[in-house]
Amino acid sequence: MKIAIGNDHAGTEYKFEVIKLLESRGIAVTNYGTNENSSVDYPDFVHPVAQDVDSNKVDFGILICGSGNGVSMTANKYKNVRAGLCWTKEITELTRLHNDANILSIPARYTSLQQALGMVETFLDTAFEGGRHQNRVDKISC
Ligand SMILES: O=C(CO)[C@H](O)[C@H](O)[C@H](O)COP(=O)(O)O
Repeated sequence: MKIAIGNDHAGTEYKFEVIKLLESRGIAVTNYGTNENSSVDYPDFVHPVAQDVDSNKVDFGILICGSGNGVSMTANKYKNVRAGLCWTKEITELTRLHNDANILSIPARYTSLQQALGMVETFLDTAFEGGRHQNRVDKISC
């Protein structure tokens, strides 16, 4: 499995912990940064992740910022991207089960690190349910 990850300065600390988790599961990770705590513009670090997911260069993406909104808004501009903004494991499970999300957006300033890592595991361990949900997912892309 291959995953691309990106974040702004609000997500740097969590990003490094998420990479440790992913690598412990034998997942190949492409880290598009930022790797610093100094202020940056989140779109600069979302676009490469979204492009990789959109082109099927990777299986999934993970994006981290303060609220999760900015990275989600940016990533969802891409036709084949379905970025789910999640703040609990239950919501994360649903965005995979029902929406076939291929990017997990994490609000680092509003979730604990433990929650965030649990969400990553849930995201990776939950398969899309298909069925009635496939018709809906197919209608997302204009
Ligand atoms: O895009 C966002 C807001 O929806 C993210 O939360 C950013 O991390 C946030 O805007 C950064 O804010 P800062 O005051 O520049 O650290």
